[in-house]
Amino acid sequence: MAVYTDINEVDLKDFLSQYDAGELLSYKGIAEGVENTNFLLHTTKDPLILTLYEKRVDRNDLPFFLGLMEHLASRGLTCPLPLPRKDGELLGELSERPAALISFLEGMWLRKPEARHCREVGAALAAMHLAGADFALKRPNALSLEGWKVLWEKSAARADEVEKGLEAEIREELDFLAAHWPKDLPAGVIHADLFQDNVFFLGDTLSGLIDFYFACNDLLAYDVSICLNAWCFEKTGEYNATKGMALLEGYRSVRPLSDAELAALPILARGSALRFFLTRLYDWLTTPEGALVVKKDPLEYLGKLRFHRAIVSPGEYGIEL
Ligand SMILES: Nc1ncnc2c1ncn2[C@@H]1O[C@H](COP(=O)(O)OP(=O)(O)O)[C@@H](O)[C@H]1O
Ligand SMILES: N[C@@H](CCOP(=O)(O)O)C(=O)O
Repeated sequence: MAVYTDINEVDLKDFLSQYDAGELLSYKGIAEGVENTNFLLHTTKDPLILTLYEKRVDRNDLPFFLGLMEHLASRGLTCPLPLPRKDGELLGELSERPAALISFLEGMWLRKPEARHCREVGAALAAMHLAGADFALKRPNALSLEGWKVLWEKSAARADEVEKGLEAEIREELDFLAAHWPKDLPAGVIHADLFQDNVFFLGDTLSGLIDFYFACNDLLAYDVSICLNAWCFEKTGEYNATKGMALLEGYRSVRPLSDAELAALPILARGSALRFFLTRLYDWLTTPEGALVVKKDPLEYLGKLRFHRAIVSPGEYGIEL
């Protein structure tokens, strides 16, 4: 459960009075999510999501995230739209946390997506990449090679508690990725966390993307690799090439992938698997028992990393080369 910060109706009404959001009818905490505290608000106007930004979000990044949502929505992408305050600011403060109101998006996220859903996700990711091309603000990816090293140094000493031999394996992996990471591929604004819980569907139709709080500037094909990892493996750990093919076809139907991007997919997928392995490992080792958040399994991503390490040709992802 991710409600890290509590609020009360008196402070909330005061906060809402700074917006043209109607009168508060009710609010409730949202259990899902990992990073921030979210509440669903019902008012005399439209329903809204109230997000309180927690300690892992740098306040200086908030104009990028909120500005990006505004920008993408203005380019026709369905994503939450931040509601400006009466003074025009997108960001306020509640319970001593930076806070924003964003529009409520209808839909649900899929626990058991099929290949046709993966196709839609691929197409939506490519549409986001195109829509973000002229976004003026920049945010380097804090969770790329340098950030991975920093995270790893915080967990390395205890890694073998999770699996014997892990310390040496991950050290070698980091060295390999640092030596071979691609540099000259097309870059732009990426979502960087487009997992199932961040994509809403109404029936079988994709209805919108949420949670832009890891968005940044990085290689576009790296974002594709994040989606391959998040959407195209079965719970048993096997890669599903039919889903992979569908996701990549969906993407390429909107934005073609160059030969160089396709050739780089195995290494990018190793990097993105490592990225989620490292954040999960850190949380696994540091989140106190009883904390109101569901810890995600780092070993799921270790398995994916090992799968990509064994890939000989990107054709194995289900791509028609
Ligand atoms: N704009 C929105 N519309 C509808 N539901 C939302 C919206 N934003 C967040 N949610 C709900 O809140 C949950 C957590 O949001 P998310 O942004 O993923 O949090 P976190 O950044 O903490 O992971 C989502 O799974 C969804 O149920
Ligand atoms: N998607 C990440 C964790 C971040 O969670 P989210 O709720 O912000 O999508 C993972 O699975 O490790």
